[in-house]
Amino acid sequence: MDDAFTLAEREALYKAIFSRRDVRGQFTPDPVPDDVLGRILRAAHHAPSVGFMQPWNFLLVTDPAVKERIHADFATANAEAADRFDGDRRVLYSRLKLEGIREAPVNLLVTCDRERCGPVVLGRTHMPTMDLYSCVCAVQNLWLAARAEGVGVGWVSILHESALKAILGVPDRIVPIAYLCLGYVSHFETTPDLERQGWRQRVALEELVYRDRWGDSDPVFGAPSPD
Ligand SMILES: Cc1cc2c(cc1C)N(C[C@H](O)[C@H](O)[C@H](O)COP(=O)(O)O)c1[nH]c(=O)[nH]c(=O)c1N2
Repeated sequence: MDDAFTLAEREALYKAIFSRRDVRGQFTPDPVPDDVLGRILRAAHHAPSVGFMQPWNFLLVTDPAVKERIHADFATANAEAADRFDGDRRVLYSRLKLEGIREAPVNLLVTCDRERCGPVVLGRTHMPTMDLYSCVCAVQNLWLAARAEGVGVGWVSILHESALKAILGVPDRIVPIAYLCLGYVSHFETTPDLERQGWRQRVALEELVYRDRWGDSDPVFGAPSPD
């Protein structure tokens, strides 16, 4: 096979996957050059999409005044979110840094135009949410390409969708998918922030893999851990 990955290429791909992090706190102010941003957006644009719909748009946000307004909505939403947790969880939640909106030199809203290809779309006839999931694939491509470029990405979803749309002038029919903070970083952590801060651990893969019937553990990947 001529187009097989070399070992080094395979390792590079897995390195991007396993060392990608959600970045909130270690952005540097260094600008992200347009050519770098262009490569990252191009990677996003080459994501798979239902019926090749390519339902995404990419709205770059760099004006500090606009970021400030988004951050103000985050602060309101985050206070509401904290109220949903009780006791120790609430205390821990309130200590977490969950966004880097103002520090990240570039913010980016990835959106979904649900009407881009008219009412009937190949592959979406029976599962209408597939256009939304396609946009999430674009986000993941972007996230991995950014990691390879040394650019950190943080996803902020503690926002009111209506405020986001009003601040950024997003038309009614367009759905916000991901509000992302991008920038160079001082370092990438080796484990998720939420894991290090004691919020939640990574689940063992064998608990998640079934074969043939929901809940039936897989003889290979679902074998119980030796301990
Ligand atoms: C759809 C969605 C939405 C959010 C996130 C992710 C995704 C996929 N994550 C990041 C999330 O906390 C993080 O991915 C996990 O904790 C795992 O960490 P790593 O991404 O592996 O570093 C996230 N993080 C954060 O600090 N504030 C947020 O609002 C969100 N929202």
